[in-house]
Order: sequence, then C-alpha cells, then structure tokens
Amino acid sequence: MINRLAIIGVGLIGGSLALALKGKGAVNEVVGYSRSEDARQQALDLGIIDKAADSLAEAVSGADLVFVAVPMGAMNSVFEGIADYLSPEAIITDGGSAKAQVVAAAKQCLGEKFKQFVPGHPIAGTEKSGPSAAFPTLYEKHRIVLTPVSETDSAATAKVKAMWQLTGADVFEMNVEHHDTVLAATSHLPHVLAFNLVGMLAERNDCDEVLRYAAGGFRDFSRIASSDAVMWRDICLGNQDAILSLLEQYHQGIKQIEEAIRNQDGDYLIDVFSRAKKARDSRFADPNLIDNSEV
Ligand SMILES: NC(=O)C1=CN([C@@H]2O[C@H](COP(=O)(O)OP(=O)(O)OC[C@H]3O[C@@H](n4cnc5c(N)ncnc54)[C@H](O)[C@@H]3O)[C@@H](O)[C@H]2O)C=CC1
Ligand SMILES: O=C(O)C(=O)Cc1ccc(O)cc1
Repeated sequence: MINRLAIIGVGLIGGSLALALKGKGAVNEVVGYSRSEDARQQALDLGIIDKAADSLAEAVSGADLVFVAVPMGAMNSVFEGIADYLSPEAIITDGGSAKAQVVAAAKQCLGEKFKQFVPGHPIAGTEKSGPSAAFPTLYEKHRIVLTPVSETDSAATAKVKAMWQLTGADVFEMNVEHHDTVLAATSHLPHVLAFNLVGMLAERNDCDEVLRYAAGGFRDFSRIASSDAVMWRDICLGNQDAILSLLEQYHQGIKQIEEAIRNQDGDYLIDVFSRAKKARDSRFADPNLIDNSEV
C-alpha cells in the first residue's frame, strides 16, 4: 500500500499510473505536480490527483513513492528540484523512454538518494498526451521494463515492481544499455520514420488531395506521427547513439531498395519483402514476442 504517491508530470503516463493505482485501492493519497497550471487543474478535475502541489518541493514532501513522468529533457531539472525535499525513505522511479540519460541525471542530482531511484519504462502509451489522455487500464497486460543499476537498492526495485504489477502489467528487468538499444529499434526509429514521412507529405502543395486517397496502411503507419513533438525531440537527443546507428543501417537498406527499383531488380525486392513478411507474420502470432494488444 502506498500512503502518499507523488506524480511529477500528470500527463498520459503519470496520470494513467495514478488512475490505475487508485482504481485498485492501492494508494491513500495522490499529489500531483506539472509545470503547467492547466495540466494540474485538469488532473484535479479528472480525479487523477487528490491534491495539486504548487511546487516540486511541496509535491514530494511526505511522499513514500515519487513517479517522475515528464519529457526526458525535463528530468534533470525535476531531480534537482526534488532532491532536497524527499523523505529519507522515499522511493523514486520514472517512466522515461530511454534510460541512460535519465540514470545519469538522477545520479548527478539525487546524491545519497540515488540508491532509492529505480529507473523504469512502461512499454505502453498512445500518440496522445496530457491529463485528458490518461486512462486506468493503459498498463494492463503491457510490459514494464525496470533498469536498476549496481547502486540500486534491491528492496526499492521490488517495491516498484510490485506497484507496476498492481496495474496489471508484466514487469521485466534489463540493463540500461540493452534497453536503449532495443527500444531505439522498436520504438524510437519507427517514430522518426513516421514523423519524416508525414512531414514530407505535409510539405506538398497537394497534401490534402494526396491524403484523401490514403488507405488503412497509411493510417497505421502514420498514427505515431501525431505524438508529442517535445517528447520525441527529447527521446531522439537523449538516445542519440543508438538511434543514429539504426538510422545509418536504415539508410543502407533504403539505398539498396532504391537501387533495386532503379534496376528493375524484382528478385531483390521479393527477397527483402518476403523476409520481412515472414518475420512479422510469425512474431505477431506469438504474443510472447510482440504485444498484440491495443495500445
Ligand atoms: N506517451 C507515451 O506513449 C509514453 C511516454 N513515455 C515517457 O513518459 C514521459 C511522459 O510522457 P507523457 O505522459 O506522454 O507526456 P505528457 O505530455 O502527457 O505529460 C507530461 C507532463 O509533464 C509536465 N512537465 C513538462 N515539463 C515539466 C517540468 N519541467 N516540470 C514539471 N512538469 C513538467 C507537463 O506539463 C505534462 O503535464 C516521457 O518521458 C516519455 O518519454 C513512456 C512510455 C510511453
Ligand atoms: O503509441 C504508440 O504506439 C507507442 O509506441 C507509445 C509509446 C511511446 C513511447 C514509449 O516509450 C513507449 C510507448
């Protein structure tokens, strides 16, 4: 049971955790803080939080669990702002989409309390953001990755794991670097590709005409280009190396496809497309490999 849960960043990710834990009766009081006063008020109105704090210090005072769910570029300033006000026993965790940068920020700012920081990442979300996008079942049957480091207190990791399990999530542990490489491939690169494609089409004078004839495939591929620009800027800058390395591989692949089309090399295209189809068909049929549930 959590007595006082502090949510820093009461948007989709923070708000959904608060709603899930409240729904399970697992928390006595939820205090929320977001930089935007509008978000704080909305979170109160929607029953996501019981109390809106006016500052980071007020939000974390007396909290036994602190969940930081702000864009990655704001993590450092949040850790700086809470460090001196945390209760001695407080456990701190986060939902940032890439872990190395967040872990470095927490290490730099939290001092002694760094051992009570459990880095985490819910592999669950949508293209929507803000408190109004939050919903209590977001994490059900979804994966949560915790990336504790050598300094992390194992009892703190166990508590954070238990908290996520209450939301209906499956919790896994990974090391930080592996997490950032894997997520760059399955989440960060696809978002960059979708933003680029939709951005490119939006530049065309005949964009509306072109989109009028878009089929379901375009809708599927482009949904994530509706995601928040600040959040994705921060993820790209925060997981720079892994994303750049994948982009380089991706460029190679696209160049080879370009060459094959130019040379009317249908065999090459059949080879690439059929290997991709086989890989996707087999893995999507296996729920242990790819999460088939709706986002
Ligand atoms: N959106 C998604 O599908 C997923 C997002 N994440 C990660 O979760 C974190 C939060 O994302 P969302 O909930 O989607 O964002 P959001 O935009 O819905 O909510 C973020 C909240 O943080 C507040 N905020 C921004 N800067 C702040 C600051 N300096 N101090 C205090 N509050 C501040 C905003 O006012 C907003 O209320 C990000 O780090 C993101 O990478 C992780 C998994 C999925
Ligand atoms: O909307 C989608 O399909 C997503 O991929 C959501 C998402 C965004 C960022 C994450 O770190 C994890 C999940």
